[in-house]
Amino acid sequence: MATRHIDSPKYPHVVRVERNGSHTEFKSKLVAVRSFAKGEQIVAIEGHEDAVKRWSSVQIDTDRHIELNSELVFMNHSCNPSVNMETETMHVVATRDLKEGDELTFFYPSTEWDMSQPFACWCGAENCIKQVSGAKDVPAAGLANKYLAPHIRALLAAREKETL
Ligand SMILES: C[S@@+](CC[C@H](N)C(=O)[O-])C[C@H]1O[C@@H](n2cnc3c(N)ncnc32)[C@H](O)[C@@H]1O
Repeated sequence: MATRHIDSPKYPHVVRVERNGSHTEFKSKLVAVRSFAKGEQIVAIEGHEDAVKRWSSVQIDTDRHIELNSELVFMNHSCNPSVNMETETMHVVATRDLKEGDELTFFYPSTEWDMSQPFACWCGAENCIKQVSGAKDVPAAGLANKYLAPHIRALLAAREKETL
């Protein structure tokens, strides 16, 4: 993985990066600098489109990935996420009321179909999927009651159709 260096914070009015551990441990995180109400749009999802998917990119359509190139790249995965990466509106949206200092996490398989760098999940949520490698590998129960981006829903439907 490349070193995670952000030139200057783009969204200091809403988030800050909390650096933890060495740069090879990937334990840093993104936290809210103020409170947000459930359903509130926290910040727009912006980035440059890149044909290549990486650990730092977000999938926004079946064949489109963007590099965030901002502190949003420090957002960790959780199986009980505090935000959704809503690709319909291209906004990060709070899934529950958040207060200053709360970690912003999203459910990576909600946008990623097949991740370039899978990992074992540390979130410890009751419904933890354990291995995070993209929606293609998550059993249906792990996706139940989750926000899923339209392209993930489309890919799941296409796969189901193939197996019929
Ligand atoms: C986009 S980065 C997120 C920020 C990262 N924590 C850092 O310090 O740079 C994604 C990487 O963070 C780590 N990560 C994120 N969420 C995780 C989780 N729930 N369990 C284990 N590792 C996680 C993995 O190494 C993953 O490839």
